[in-house]
This record gives sequence, C-alpha cells and structure tokens, in this order.
Amino acid sequence: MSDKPNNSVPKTPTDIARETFKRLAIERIAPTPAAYKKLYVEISGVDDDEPVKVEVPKINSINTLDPNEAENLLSKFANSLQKSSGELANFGHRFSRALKAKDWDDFSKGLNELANKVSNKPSISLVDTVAPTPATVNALPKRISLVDDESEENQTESLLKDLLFRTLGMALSSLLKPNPALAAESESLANAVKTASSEAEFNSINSRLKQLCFQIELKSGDTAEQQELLLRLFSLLLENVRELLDDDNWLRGQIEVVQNLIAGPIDHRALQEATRSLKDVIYKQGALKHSLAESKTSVKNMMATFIDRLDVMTSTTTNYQQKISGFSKEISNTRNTAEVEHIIREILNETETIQSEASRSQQIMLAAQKEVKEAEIRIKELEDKLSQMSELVREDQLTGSLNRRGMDDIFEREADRADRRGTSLCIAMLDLDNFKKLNDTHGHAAGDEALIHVVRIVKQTLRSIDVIARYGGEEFLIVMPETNLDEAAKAMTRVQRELTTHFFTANDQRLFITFSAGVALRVPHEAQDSVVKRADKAMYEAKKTGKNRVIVAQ
Ligand SMILES: Nc1nc2c(ncn2[C@@H]2O[C@H](COP(=O)(O)OP(=O)(O)OP(=O)(O)O)[C@@H](O)[C@H]2O)c(=O)[nH]1
Repeated sequence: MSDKPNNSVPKTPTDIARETFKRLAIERIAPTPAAYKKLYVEISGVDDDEPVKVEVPKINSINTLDPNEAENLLSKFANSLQKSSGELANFGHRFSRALKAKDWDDFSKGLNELANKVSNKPSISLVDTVAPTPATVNALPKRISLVDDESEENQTESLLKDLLFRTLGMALSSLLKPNPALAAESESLANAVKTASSEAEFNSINSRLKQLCFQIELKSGDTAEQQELLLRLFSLLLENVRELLDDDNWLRGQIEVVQNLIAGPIDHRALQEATRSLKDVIYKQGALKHSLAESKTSVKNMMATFIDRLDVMTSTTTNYQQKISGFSKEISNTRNTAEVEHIIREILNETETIQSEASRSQQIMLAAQKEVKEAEIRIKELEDKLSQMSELVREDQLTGSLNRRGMDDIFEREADRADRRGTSLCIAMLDLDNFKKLNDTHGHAAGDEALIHVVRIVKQTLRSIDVIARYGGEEFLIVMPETNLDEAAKAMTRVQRELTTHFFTANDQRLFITFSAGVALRVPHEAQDSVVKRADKAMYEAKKTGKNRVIVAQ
C-alpha cells in the first residue's frame, strides 16, 4: 500500500472519503473529526481556506464539515463493518463503541490494527477464519476493502513478495552457505513465497519461516565454540607436525585431514570429530614413534658392539701374528731344546688366548646378529602399525564406523562401480531421535555407548557390502550398493525394528533408541553432495513429521 499523499484528486466525494479513511489508518492518525477534516482537505486538493467546490452528501463545503458530520461518517463506516462477518464485524463493533464513548484513542488503535492486518497479510482473509462455503465466497470481500484500488494493493503485494523472495533466496541463503540444510530450506522457502497465493500456502510459509529462524538462532550459538575448536585443532596439528617432522608420509596424512576440513563447510560436529581423531592419532603415533626410536637405538648399539669386537679381534690377531713371528725367530736362533720347549709352550699359550678370544667374539657377534634381526622385525611391525594409524584417520574412533573422509573414499568407489556396471546405489541419512535428551538424562558416556550400540546393530542387520559412516555427532550415512529405493527403505525399517528388540541399557535402565532416516537413490553420475542433500532433506522431513520414520527422497 502506498502511504504517499495522493497527488491526483479523487473524482467523487465517496472516493475522497475512502481515501481519507485509508490514510488515517495507514499513517496511524487518531481519527478525530479534526484529523479527518484536515486529511479530507489535503486529499481533495482544496486549500484549507479555499471554499470547497466538491459535492459531498450532506456536506456542502469542507468548511461546513463540522465534527458531527465527521462523526456521522465514522459511524456509517463502523456500521457497514458490523454488517460483515468474522473479524471485520468485530472491528465494526469496536469502532461503534469507541464512537459512542468518544474514545478516539481506542478508535485509533483499532484502525492501526486493521491497517496492520491489511498490509501484513496479503490475501489472508480477515473476513472469516473458517473456509467460506461456495455460496458465501462471492458475497465476501477478498480482503478488507477500504479502497477500491485493487491494482495498487496487488502491486504492493507483489513488491513485498519479491523482496521476501530476494531476501530468502539470495541474501539469507548465501549467508547460510556453511550450513547446506538451512541454505536449502531458505532457498526452498524463497521459491514457495514466489508461487504462494492461497492462505494455506502463506500459513505454511509462516511456520517454516519461524522454524528456520529458530534453527539459525541455534546454529549461531555454535560459532564461538567453533572458533575455539579451530584454534585447538591448529595447535594440535602443530604439535603433530613437530612430532612427525622426520617422516614425510605421516606429515602429509595429517596435513591432508586439516586441508580437507578447511576446504569443506566447517561445522561444529566436523570440527569435534577431526579434533578427536587427530588427538588419538597424535597419542598413538607418539607412543609408536617412541618405541621405534628405542628399537633403532638398540640396533645402533649392537652395531657398535660388533665393530668393537671386530676391532678387538683384529688387534688380538695382529698381536698374535707378531708374537708368532718373534717366536719363530727365537726358534731358528736357538740350539737348546729346553729353550725350544719353553718357546713352544709360550706359542701354545698365545694360541689358546687367541682361540678363546675368537670364540668369545664369535659368540658376541652371533648374539648381536640375532638381536639385530629381532630389532629389524620389531621395526617392521612398528612401521606397519604406523601406516595403519594413518589409515585410522578414515575411521571414527568412538564407533569404529568410517568417518566422513572414509565415507568419501567408499562413496567414490561405489559410485564409479555403479556407473560402470549400471547398478543402483542408495544412501540413507540417519539421525538419532532426541539424543540430546539421552545425553542430558543419562550422561555423555551413556550417549557414547548408545552410538556404539546403534553402529553395532546397523552392521549386524545390513549386508557386509553396506557401509556405515559417522557423518556428524549422532548422524550416520549408510551406503547400500546394488540396492533399489524400496529395498533401501525396507533395510532402514529393519534396522529400526532390530533396535526395538535389542535394548540399549544405561544406568540399569532399558532405553529405546529410535532414529529418523531419509533414503535416496543416486541417479547415474549424480555427485555425492547432491544425493546426500536429498537424503538429508528427506531425513529432516521424517523429523518434522513425527520422528522414528523412514522417508524416501524425491
Ligand atoms: N554422547 C555424545 N553426544 C554427542 C556426540 N556428538 C554429538 N552429541 C550430542 O548429540 C546431541 C544432538 O542434539 P540435537 O541436534 O538437538 O538432536 P536431538 O536431541 O537428537 O533432536 P532431534 O534430532 O530433533 O530428535 C547434542 O546434545 C550433542 O552434544 C558424541 O560423540 N557423544
């Protein structure tokens, strides 16, 4: 509705009167006779001091529009409203009462409320809260008609719709990019606004909008915590880099995790998950590296011993050879057999010494050799473990399911296979119901156990080729190769049934764990993001429509 003064002079006195009421309402002016008169003059284009040339029933000139006549007009207006039904009639009664009591303040408030209804709720019927019967449809005005100017209202309505469409579809959705589900909802709401025309559609938009605002409010609370987690994550990474500086493979693996994390949309759960798995890896790699360093040192020590013994052997042998050649000279110079006998005894002694030295060295060297071999085996084992640790970065440490990174690899492999062979591939997004309550009531440790329990049941229930990955805190993604939509939905229902028969116990209490799931069939060559988004939307639908349900995505 335009609240600018109307420059063109309305043709008939009725038009002027209607326009006057409209302006009183829009500009929220108390509808006192004086105010009415002032506006009437302004709209009619007749100067206050000029004699009025327009003909108004019972009002011959604007100067003769006394307060009583203005009150008469207001009273007629109130009476005509009373003849309507529903909310409009209530306004009529209220205006009559205010007129009787000359309570201009209340009359003004009523007009403001009426104006609000008219300008805030396009197409929403104030006339009747229940759907009108066909017979009454034509009898009732489409909206409160203070003016005949339908086209002006339509223009305002479409301008407002366009503004809301742009706000939701462009501004808000791009601000919500880090949260794809909310951004998608904002976009979808924008489209709904664009096409909405009935009251039911606007009511649905209204409640979805409220829900979106609520979700945004919730998410914004996470931001400060996310920043703190990011900082902790970076300091953990630095710690890890220092620890692993002498090995390129480890370093690369760790840096890759953080790079992936920073490349994608950062959310609270992803950060928590990455922090936890990095912490674990750092601890285990640190311990392994320590053992590895110890093993390497012992090999080094053994090599040193070996060289040492060799040195002793060489010098002992050199000494022996020198002595033997000395003895040989002595023998050739002597004539005395007793002296020869003495020399031979000396030779035998020296030979015995060298023999025992040789055998000691041999034993030491054999032992050293054995230890080196054992150390080599141990080093190999430790190195294998280290490479497994790098693999563990693909696994969720708490539940033993894959994590997002692991899921990305599996999805890529299965999607390629499905495209190559022309087989169907389904995914399911699964989110535990009321998990926060479980945590709050039974403690975080019980919550952790519940997550482990769910993963166990899923693994037991599904086929071995189906893969489960933890997608967020209490959110899991399941990849089901060679499965059509109907089979995938049935598989999820089977898991739900299994969860009702395999109780989860916390603090000696049997607890029923339920989840809501969205199932989507990947169309050939569809990207992971797209199919996950569809499954997520269906899961959200399952939440909205009562939880503990499986909904198939479009
Ligand atoms: N114990 C435990 N709780 C977690 C973990 N990760 C996330 N959570 C919690 O899971 C809860 C999820 O709460 P919401 O997103 O409100 O979901 P919900 O309570 O299940 O509500 P609905 O999804 O609407 O049924 C939060 O309280 C998180 O703190 C985890 O690893 N262990």
